[in-house]
Amino acid sequence: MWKLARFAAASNVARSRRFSAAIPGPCIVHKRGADILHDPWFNKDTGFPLTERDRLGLRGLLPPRVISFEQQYDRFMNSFRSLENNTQGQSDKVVSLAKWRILNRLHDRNETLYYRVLIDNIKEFAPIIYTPTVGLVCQNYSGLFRRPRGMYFSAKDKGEMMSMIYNWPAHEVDMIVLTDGSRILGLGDLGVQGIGIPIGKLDVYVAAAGINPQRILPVMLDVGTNNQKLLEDRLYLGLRQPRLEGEEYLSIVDEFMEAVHARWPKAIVQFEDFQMKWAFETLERYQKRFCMFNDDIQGTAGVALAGLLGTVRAQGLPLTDFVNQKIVVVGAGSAGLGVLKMAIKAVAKISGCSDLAAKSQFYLIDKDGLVTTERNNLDPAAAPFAKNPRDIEGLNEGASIIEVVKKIKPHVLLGLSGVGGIFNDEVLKAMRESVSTKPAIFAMSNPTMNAECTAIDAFKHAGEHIVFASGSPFENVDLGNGKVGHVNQANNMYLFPGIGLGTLLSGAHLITDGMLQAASECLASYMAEEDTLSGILYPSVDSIRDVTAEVGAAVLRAAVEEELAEGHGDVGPRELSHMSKDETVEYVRSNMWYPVYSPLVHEK
Ligand SMILES: NC(=O)c1ccc[n+]([C@@H]2O[C@H](COP(=O)([O-])OP(=O)(O)OC[C@H]3O[C@@H](n4cnc5c(N)ncnc54)[C@H](O)[C@@H]3O)[C@@H](O)[C@H]2O)c1
Ligand SMILES: O=C(O)C[C@H](O)C(=O)O
Ligand SMILES: [Mg+2]
Repeated sequence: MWKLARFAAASNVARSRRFSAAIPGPCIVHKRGADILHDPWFNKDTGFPLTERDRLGLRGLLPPRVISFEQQYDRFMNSFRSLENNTQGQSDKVVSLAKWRILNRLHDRNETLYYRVLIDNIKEFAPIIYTPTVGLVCQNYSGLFRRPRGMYFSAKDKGEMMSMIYNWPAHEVDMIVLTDGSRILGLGDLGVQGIGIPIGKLDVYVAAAGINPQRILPVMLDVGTNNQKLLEDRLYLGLRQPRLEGEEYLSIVDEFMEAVHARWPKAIVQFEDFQMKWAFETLERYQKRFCMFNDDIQGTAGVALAGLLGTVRAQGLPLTDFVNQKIVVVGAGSAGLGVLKMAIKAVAKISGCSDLAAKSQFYLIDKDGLVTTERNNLDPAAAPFAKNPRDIEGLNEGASIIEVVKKIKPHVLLGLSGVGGIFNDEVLKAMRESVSTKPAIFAMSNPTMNAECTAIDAFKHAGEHIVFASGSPFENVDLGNGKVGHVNQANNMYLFPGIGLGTLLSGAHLITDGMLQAASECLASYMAEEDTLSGILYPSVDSIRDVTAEVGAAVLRAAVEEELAEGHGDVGPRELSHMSKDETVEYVRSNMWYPVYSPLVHEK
């Protein structure tokens, strides 16, 4: 029974076939006439068939000719290509924003067409709707603002959220991405302008996981900003006050979480781009109460761990050799500490030793250098990873990146610092002395200008045999003589869509470490041996739906194993538990929404 898809699902089918897919089921609409044309969820522009125009009171509101979905698609792509031609020679910023605008206008007008072009061209469009361009959009959001998207809850709404949540027009919401704008990528506090991140992440949810766009909700919690420039900007659209702190802050987040839970008890809330102290505090506070996770801590950790295991395979070594890898992590924030915690757990699991013993191969560096127990005012969150000076002969508290790399000769140098260029020529050259046959450099900070180094510099200075990964996309590097330096994108986008979809379909009311670990292990084993040996650790963004189906199934199965699965829709926990691995993947895949024009049926 569960094999019957609710929506037409198609993955790698030729495009021409996609447009002539089986007739989709009807979609109920409670509006008529011009209201439908102005609602991007239902609007088909000139694509409304004449019979539907009659049924919905649209006759005369559109030019008479009916244009097919395929023609509309081609017309949009042609406009996009002309924009590319017309902006040649202009600055990257101008071109990127122009591309974002044309996509955003389509998003505002016709979601079905928007998501179709996004899904079919995800590799090309991800850098526009997601990192790096989304960072630029957030920086300029107040000026770019035309139409609202998502919901805004501000410090001024205290006491009102339980009723405000009912202002959202959709009856059902599956997936919420929430930010307070306090640490947007590596760009710092952008206040209300950070709403661009939940919007971009949810676009990835639709594209990668096929979450129905009528059931997503981007949310901004505006508790003020400490960004002086924004506070002084006349056009700034957020609260012009310093950020709330302490209990005042937490009471706002509590109220929001309770309001969401009251209206949509099954909705999953992804916390995104919160400054470190609140990222950890809110995760601790809510993870056993609500169905939520923190993507920067937990999603990033899973993606990084998959990459670290990939670097072991890239050296032609068995995974058990992970316990011998020396790994330097630069950045002791929510992302860096999340990665360390998960990687140490993996070492402990593989070697059968304690977490304490598993720590010895990891080195943590923050803005004040190597973190040791001798640090004054050692951050409690970083304390478990601080080195005992006895164990780091030849290195002192606060040692610089270059000192650590020269001394340790690590297998992996991984950056989550948010500081562009700190893996400078000297650091990269020092990685030539790595004890690994394929030293790995992960410059994971976003957006592009905040990456710890560029791909070109990494291959130029650290050597052609390295494995390279970055958080934002870079082009593969031409090494001459027909050789190519492969660029991996180590971004949490490979995991969060599957974590969300797998959890949703499992019906679990919590997201556990076991479910997250299953997601990471699934990604780690996704690539074939010959790919990892040539330095390809992650799949192409083109196959993100396939990756998400596998990751989602792994998460779902972990929820079943932990007896947390309560089922979803008509599919109960018993049916879930009887599905084989392949059947689970197929079940997840068949529940992905795919954009086609459904016949609209009006109901009062
Ligand atoms: N690729 C991904 O999937 C991914 C996921 C999450 C975060 N990130 C990126 O990671 C970066 C950090 O995110 P976060 O949430 O951990 O931020 P954060 O603000 O919590 O932490 C930043 C850390 O970097 C350290 N740091 C600052 N300057 C430094 C320097 N000069 N040398 C060494 N360390 C320095 C700080 O001390 C702090 O420990 C951001 O750029 C973000 O975009 C990438
Ligand atoms: O947003 C991204 O591209 C990844 C990550 O969540 C980040 O904060 O940088
Ligand atoms: Mg993030």
